[in-house]
Amino acid sequence: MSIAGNTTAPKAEEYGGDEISALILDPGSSTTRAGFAGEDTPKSVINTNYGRTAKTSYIFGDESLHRPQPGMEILNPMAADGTVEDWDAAVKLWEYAIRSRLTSPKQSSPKANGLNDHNDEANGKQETNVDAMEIDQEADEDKEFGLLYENPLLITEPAWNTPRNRERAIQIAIEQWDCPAFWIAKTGVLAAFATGKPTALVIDMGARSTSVTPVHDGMHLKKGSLRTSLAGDFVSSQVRLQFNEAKPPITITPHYLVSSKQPVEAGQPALATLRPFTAETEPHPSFRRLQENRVIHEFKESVVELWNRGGKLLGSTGGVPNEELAREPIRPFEFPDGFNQVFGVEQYRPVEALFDHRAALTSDEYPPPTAEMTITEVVKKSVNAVDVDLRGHLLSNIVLTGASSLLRGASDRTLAEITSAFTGPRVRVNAPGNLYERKYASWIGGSILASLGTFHQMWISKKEYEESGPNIVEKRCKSSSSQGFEASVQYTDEGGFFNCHLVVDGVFRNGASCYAVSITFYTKGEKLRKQFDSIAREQELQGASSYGIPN
Ligand SMILES: Nc1ncnc2c1ncn2[C@@H]1O[C@H](COP(=O)(O)OP(=O)(O)OP(=O)(O)O)[C@@H](O)[C@H]1O
Repeated sequence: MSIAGNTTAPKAEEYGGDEISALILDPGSSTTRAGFAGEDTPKSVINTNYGRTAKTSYIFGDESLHRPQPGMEILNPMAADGTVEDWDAAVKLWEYAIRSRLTSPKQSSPKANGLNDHNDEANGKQETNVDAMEIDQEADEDKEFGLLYENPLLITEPAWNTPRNRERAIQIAIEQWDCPAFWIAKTGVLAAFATGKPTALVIDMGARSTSVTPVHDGMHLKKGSLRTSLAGDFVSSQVRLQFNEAKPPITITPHYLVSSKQPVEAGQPALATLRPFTAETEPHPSFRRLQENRVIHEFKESVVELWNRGGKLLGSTGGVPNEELAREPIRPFEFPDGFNQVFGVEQYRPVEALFDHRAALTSDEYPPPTAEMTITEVVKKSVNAVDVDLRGHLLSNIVLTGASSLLRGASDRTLAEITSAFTGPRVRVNAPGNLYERKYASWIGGSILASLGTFHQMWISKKEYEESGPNIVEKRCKSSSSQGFEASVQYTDEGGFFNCHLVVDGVFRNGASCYAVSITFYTKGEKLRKQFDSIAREQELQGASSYGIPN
């Protein structure tokens, strides 16, 4: 991995030293993952949705979130593209994710320690104490210590994150949480890193976005980094529409509404007793929707599958014949109220539009997707946006991650689609077999990266932040590098020779020309550092490639 973007290495005491583990925070729109560098999986995986009632502003954690409370509304701090929209809520959620499952820098009340979540007897109270944490009271204590005063923080971001958001993140980490050091890294790059591939095309199928990120030598190629909203939430909406269009329509009665049920034959109406709610006790409609989505999620896990018997489900001549579909295996599914049914072609329909927009079910609420939004088209556009020499390499190193890639048949269908879209190069899809590696690839990449000894020189220390301000994050954690390279050179200064290291970052290749936007010299000895911004050095750099400048 290139270390482009670095200046001088912070001293051990500036980033907390080798004994202190960095904290890795990977915020997604469905779940928020947090844990310590060097560990295999995030210890803290928290639902990103949160609840709000007239009495409590923030209700976090699955246990409380799924318990109906009068007027409880469900909100999410992330925007439709997976970047942070509501910073106040996001920060409270992240603090909860860190405090509730991870070691606190100070002894906190067992009530506020998520490790005791299920120990109601010992706590002597319901779990509400934990989930609706008394954040304001804790915040006062944090003013004294800082939430992460010992731990450097590595936070992940989507490729399309804005500079303003990145600055906000470092501000929160250093000013609010008192972190000794900070770094922000692209989810795609980290996922490639987790699978040990410095060069890869990462397809991350999440909840609100499927992103495609070309990664070369550990750096994301901005031009080819794209997203589509055809992801897990889209599939959930397709399942919902399919239930609505069934004859008779299938009504989802979520678990919290069912007080008892009796077994019924497949396809027969449910025989369930429902819990009564009045206008005073009823939660907000968004609560019911969240609970319905949980049922849909179970349906996606156990029934939905991508069509993998050749071609598209609909086909150009009207689709796979009914007789052929009738031979396909069927899958049963029981709803929380006991209604149950077997599903044949309905297994394939709600997910087909990920690759074939014509297959989408639509309504006023869910307008039809366009052809350009399908995963195949986004991959094509991404690959065609990068240097022609690199395309084959990327296609033979496709990494499939994100929890929605766990949809049955997702990796086979992805392989088939991309293979037919690119006839020349060999296409290979690497989808980690381990569930956690698939779901938490970006977090795991961050965990590996931040525990490498060589990464220590990357941290932006608190001291550097205080000297330069929040926009140091733009200078150091480059948001748009296409190809960086580095070399050791001799630099002459006032008659003497110094061995120093040259890092060229942000080299944009345009045919045979190269343009450098930033060059930094640095040594580990005496202070010797010069930075030139926005200079074009076509002559010197022509023909240079990674590590291509001779010593
Ligand atoms: N086993 C599974 N089968 C099918 N879908 C699944 C499975 N597990 C999780 N999902 C779906 O994956 C989505 C969540 O994916 P993921 O956790 O990667 O998203 P995220 O990173 O939080 O969100 P985003 O990438 O949009 O910011 C949800 O839509 C969920 O229903």
